[in-house]
Amino acid sequence: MAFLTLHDIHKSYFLGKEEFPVLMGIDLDFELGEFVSILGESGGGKSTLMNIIGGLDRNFKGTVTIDGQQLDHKKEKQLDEYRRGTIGYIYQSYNLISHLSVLDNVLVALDMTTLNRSQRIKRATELLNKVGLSDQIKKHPNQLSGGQKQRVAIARALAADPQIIIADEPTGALDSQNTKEVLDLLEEIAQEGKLVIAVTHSQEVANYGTRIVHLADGKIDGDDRIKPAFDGDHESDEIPARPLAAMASYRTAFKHLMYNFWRNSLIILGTAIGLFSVMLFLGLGNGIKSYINNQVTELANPDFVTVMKNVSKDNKKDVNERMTATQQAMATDYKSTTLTSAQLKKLKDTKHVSKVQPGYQLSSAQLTQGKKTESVSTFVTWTGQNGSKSIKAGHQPGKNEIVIDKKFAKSLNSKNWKKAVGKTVTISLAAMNDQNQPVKITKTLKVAGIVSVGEQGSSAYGNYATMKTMLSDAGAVSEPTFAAVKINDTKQVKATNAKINDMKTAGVHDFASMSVGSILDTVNTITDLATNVLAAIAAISLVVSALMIIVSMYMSVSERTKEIGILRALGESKKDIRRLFTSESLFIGLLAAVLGTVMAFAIGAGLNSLLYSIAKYNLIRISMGDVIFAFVVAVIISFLAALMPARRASKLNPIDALAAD
Ligand SMILES: Nc1ncnc2c1ncn2[C@@H]1O[C@H](COP(=O)(O)OP(=O)(O)OP(=O)(O)O)[C@@H](O)[C@H]1O
Repeated sequence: MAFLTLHDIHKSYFLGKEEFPVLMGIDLDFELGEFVSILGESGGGKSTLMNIIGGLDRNFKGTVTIDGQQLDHKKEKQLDEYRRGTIGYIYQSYNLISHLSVLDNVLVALDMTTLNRSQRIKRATELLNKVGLSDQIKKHPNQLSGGQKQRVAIARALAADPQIIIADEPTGALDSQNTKEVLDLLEEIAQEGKLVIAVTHSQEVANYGTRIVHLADGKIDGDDRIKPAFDGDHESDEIPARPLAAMASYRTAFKHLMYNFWRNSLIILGTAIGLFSVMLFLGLGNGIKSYINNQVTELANPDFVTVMKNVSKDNKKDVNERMTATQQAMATDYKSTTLTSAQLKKLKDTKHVSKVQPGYQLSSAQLTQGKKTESVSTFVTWTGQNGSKSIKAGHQPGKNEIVIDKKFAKSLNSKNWKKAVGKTVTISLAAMNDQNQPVKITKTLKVAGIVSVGEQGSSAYGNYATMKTMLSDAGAVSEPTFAAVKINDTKQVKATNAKINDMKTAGVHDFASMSVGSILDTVNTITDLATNVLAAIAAISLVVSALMIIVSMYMSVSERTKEIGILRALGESKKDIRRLFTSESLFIGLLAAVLGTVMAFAIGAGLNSLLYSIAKYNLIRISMGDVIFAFVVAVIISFLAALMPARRASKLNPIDALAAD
C-alpha cells in the first residue's frame, strides 16, 4: 500500500450559493523517496490540493490515507498532530516570522518535538548549517536575501523531521542560481527517504523530480515517473512530535513583546500608573488608620471600657445616644447619673472584668496659679484607662495632686513648661448637691504631671480619693458618675462591652458602655470607606488600561495574521494560538504590576519624608497585601483584556491567515 493515498478528492469553493468546483475527483498514490512535481495551469487547483494533503483544509470530499491510516478531517486535534509530525511546508513567499531570528524561526517547529532545549538548538543549528546559513542565524528575516530566506524555510520544514515535505512553488521568487540550489536541497531531502511534493509552473523545475503529475481542469491528466524513487532510510532518525509546551508559547510571546518594545512599554506605563495610584491610596489608608490607632491607644488603654449609667427614659438602643443623655442629665439632675455600689458590683462580677475603677467627670473648672488662669472643660478622675504614655512630664496624680495639660503648663512657663511639676495650682469648680443646687469647690493641689492630649480640648486629672473628699467636704454628691472597667483579655473587650450594654433591670438598660476599640472601629470604618472610594476612583484608570491592552492585542492579531497561519501550518493548535496572545497580555500586566509597585514604593517613600514633618509618622504604608492585590488585579485585567483578541486569533482559518499580506 502506498505511503500517501488520495482517493476521489472533490473540492469546490462557494461564493454565496454559487459553487466553483476546483478539484473534481483526484486519485493519487505517493511513496516515500519520491520527489513529485505537480504541474499545471495557474488557478488549476494545485495549492488547493496541497492544503488538503497538508492537513490545512478540512472542507472537501474524498479521503486522505497516510501510512494506512485515514485522516479524519472532523478531528482538529488529529490534524494538528498530523501537521506537527508528518508535514513540513515550504512556500513561495517563504513565510518566515519577521520578529524572530533565523534560529528562532527554525526553533518554532522544533518546539513541538520531544527534544530538550539544548538538543533543539543543536538540531536547528545543524540544519541551518546544512542549508548553508551557519553564519546568519542571529539575523532577522528582513536582513536576508530571497534565496537565504527560502533556505531558512527549508531548514524549518525539515526541523521536526516530517515524512512529507510540501513545497508550494518554492523557487517561484528565486533567480536561476538560487533555484538550482533549492532544488538540489529538495532532491537531497527526497534521497533521505522523505516524500517531497513540489508545486510548480515550470517544466524545467518539474524535470528535477522523480515524477511529474499534471493537473488540468480539476483532474489529473498526466502522471509520469521519470526516475525511480529514492530508496532512503527514513525511519531511523525520526523525532517524535508532541504538543507545544507552554514554556515555548511564553518565550515567543515575550519575544514579540520585546520586538514591539516602545508600543508595549507605553501600555505597561499606563497600566502601572493605574496600579500605582491604587496602591498609594490603599497605603495612605493603612497609614492614616495606623496613625489614628496609635494616637488613640497612646491616650487610652484599649483594655478598658468606660461605663456610665443609663438614664434615658425611652431605653435607647444606640449607646452613643444613651451616653449623650447621661451627659446632658449631669447638668440638670446630677444625682440621677451616679452609679450605685450595687451597679459597680454588678460590673465587677461580670465575666472577664478584672477591675472596676470609679471616677468623676466634673465640667468647667478654673485653674489658677498666681495671675495665670485657665478654663478646662473637664476635671476627670485618672484611671488605668488613661494611657501613661500621654504623660509628658511627672507622673499620674496621687493624693492631693493634679495633672494639668501642656497648654496650661506652657502658659505658666513658656520656655520650660516642665517646671510646672511640683508647683501648686488652685482649682475651682461648681458641683451639685442632692437638690441639684450648685456647690462651689476650691482646692489647692500639687501638680503631679503634665499631659499632652492633642487638640481635643483641655482637661485636668485628679485622683479618685482626692476628688471624693473634695466633693463630700463641700456637701456635693460624691457617688461616682463613671467606671473604668478593665477587661482581663484584649480579645474579650468587644464582647464584654456589648454584654455590659445589654444588661437590663426590669427591662431597662443599666448602662451605657464604650470602648476605645469601638471608637476606633468607627474611625477605621470611615477611613476604610474613604480609602476604598479613592482607590476605586484610581481604579477607573485601570479600565482605560484594559482598553489599551485590548486595542494593542487586536492590532497585534491583525499584524500577526500571517504568523498565526504559519504557526497553525506548523501544527500549533487553536489553544496554542490563544495562549500565545493571552501570555503576551499577561506579561504586560505583570510588568505593569512590577513597575507600579516600584513606583508606589519610591513615590510613597518620597511622600513619607515630605509628610513626616507634619505628623511625625510614616503616613503611607503599603502592605504586602496591597502589593499582592495589585498583582492579582493586573493579572485579571490583562487576562480579561486578552480574551477576545486571543479568541479571534485562534479562530482564524489557517489557509486564509497564510494568504494575508
Ligand atoms: N478561498 C477561496 N475562495 C474562492 N475561490 C478560491 C479560494 N481559493 C482559491 N480559489 C480559487 O480556486 C482556484 C484554484 O486555486 P489554487 O490556488 O488552488 O490554484 P493554483 O493552481 O495553486 O494556482 P497558482 O498556480 O496561480 O497558484 C482558483 O480559481 C481560485 O480563484
